[in-house]
Formats: sequence, C-alpha cells, structure tokens
Amino acid sequence: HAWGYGAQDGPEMWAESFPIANGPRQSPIDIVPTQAQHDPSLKQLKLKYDPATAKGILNNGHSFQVDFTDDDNSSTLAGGPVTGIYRLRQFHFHWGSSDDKGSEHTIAGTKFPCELHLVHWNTKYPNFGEAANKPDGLAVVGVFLKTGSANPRLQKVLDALDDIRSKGRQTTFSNFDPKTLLPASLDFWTYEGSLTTPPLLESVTWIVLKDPISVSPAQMAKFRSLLFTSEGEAPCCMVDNFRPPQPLKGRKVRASFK
Ligand SMILES: NS(=O)(=O)c1ccco1
Ligand SMILES: [Zn+2]
Repeated sequence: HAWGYGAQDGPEMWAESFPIANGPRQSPIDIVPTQAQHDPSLKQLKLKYDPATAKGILNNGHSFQVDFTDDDNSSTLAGGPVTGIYRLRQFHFHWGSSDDKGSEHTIAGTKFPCELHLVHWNTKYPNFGEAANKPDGLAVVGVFLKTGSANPRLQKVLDALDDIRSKGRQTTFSNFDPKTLLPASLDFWTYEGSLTTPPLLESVTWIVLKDPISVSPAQMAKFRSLLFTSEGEAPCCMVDNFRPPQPLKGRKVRASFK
C-alpha cells in the first residue's frame, strides 16, 4: 500500500486502501479548549526515559523517527489517562512547507509549524505489533512546536538529519533523553483516537500537551531539508507530512487542568 502526502496518494485518498480512515475514532482532531471537560480523576503523567535506550534515527519516507530499544521497562509512560505501563517505541515529527501549518492536532483552529509524537505501547500485550491493533494498545504524547527562539534541545536530532536525507537512510543515535524535548508543564488534553498515518489503526489514547516547545525558523528549515524520495529518484522535499483534523463523531476531550 503506497501512500503519501501528495495529491495522488495523500490523506484524501487513504480511505481507498484503508477504509478505517472514515472510522469513528480517527486522529488528529481540532481541540477546542472551551469544550474540553476538566477531569479531576486524571492522574499526573509519569514519564521515565533512559537515554541509553535510544538506538537509531531513520528516514522512513513519511517522516523521520528516533527508535528506542523496548525489550524492558527502561523508558515508560504511566499515569495520566492510561492504566498500566506503556513502553516508548519511537518519536517522530510532522511539519509544514511554511511556518503557518504543519501540526496534525490544532487548537481551536490554530495550526503550529510542527508537532512531535512520542509513541508508546501497552505492556499488557507482547509487543508493539500486537498492541497496535488493540483499542487500548498505544499511547502517543503530542507536543506542539511554536516558532520563536532556537531550541538547543532539538539540535542533536537536527544535526543527525544530514546523514538520513533520503528515504531508507538510517544511522545510529544514542544517549538521548526525549524528556529534554518536553515543555515545563505536563498539562494535557486526552481523547481516544487513532494512528494519523496508514494503517490508521484505532488503538491510540492521545495525550496532547497544552504548552508548546520552541523551534526557530532556521531549525524548521532543517526539517524541510529531508526528502520523501530515495537516493537516485527525483528529489521531493519532505514537507506537509501532516493529516488534517478529522470528525470528532461524538468523542469527549478531557483536560487534566482547569
Ligand atoms: N503519527 S502517529 O503517532 O499516529 C503514528 C505512529 C505510528 C504510525 O502513526
Ligand atoms: Zn505522528
């Protein structure tokens, strides 16, 4: 199933190969803060990441991702809206061709230039693949990036992009703590949703942080220097790799904060 973000293979076409694209709990969504209900029963988000679990960085032709070893509970998410322990598998980003778009979730219609996703799977299942098709299988933390001053925490990731410009390229990436990419406050909105790329599986508990982290225009240009295409193909810049907001279909969005 070749899918992408272009006119011929982009989000408007995905339902042809992945009919769940029109399902009842698709992501992303537009988050309307005034319509989110504060839920005092939501626990504090507990994120414990071991930098030694960072393994590699890969251009997969849709985004780039930093992969983590997930064969023990060294890097985990617990608390917040989830029950049990979820293991960090990878993080990746979505971004635009210009600073006025790029995020997948939006806040009352506001788009951010970039959005970070930290993907975790429920350890009640044996592995990521098994968890990915269960309704409580995955938990993804979403973090907005807002243009402003350069973010030094991003630099190690951005400096690695020179080695993975084309689809299929990967390189080692070690000793990195993704917690350094999070804002000071872990206040969040949460709702039941899906993967935002094919196979669009409806297995994600979304945890979208209220506060953004910063990114500079020059740093955004580095994201845009990646290619969707493999070496030897006509180069196509990796930009606008975001799915637009999907119908809420009666879902409630809860807030961890007042
Ligand atoms: N974009 S996302 O975090 O929903 C995801 C993870 C794996 C595939 O899609
Ligand atoms: Zn994503």
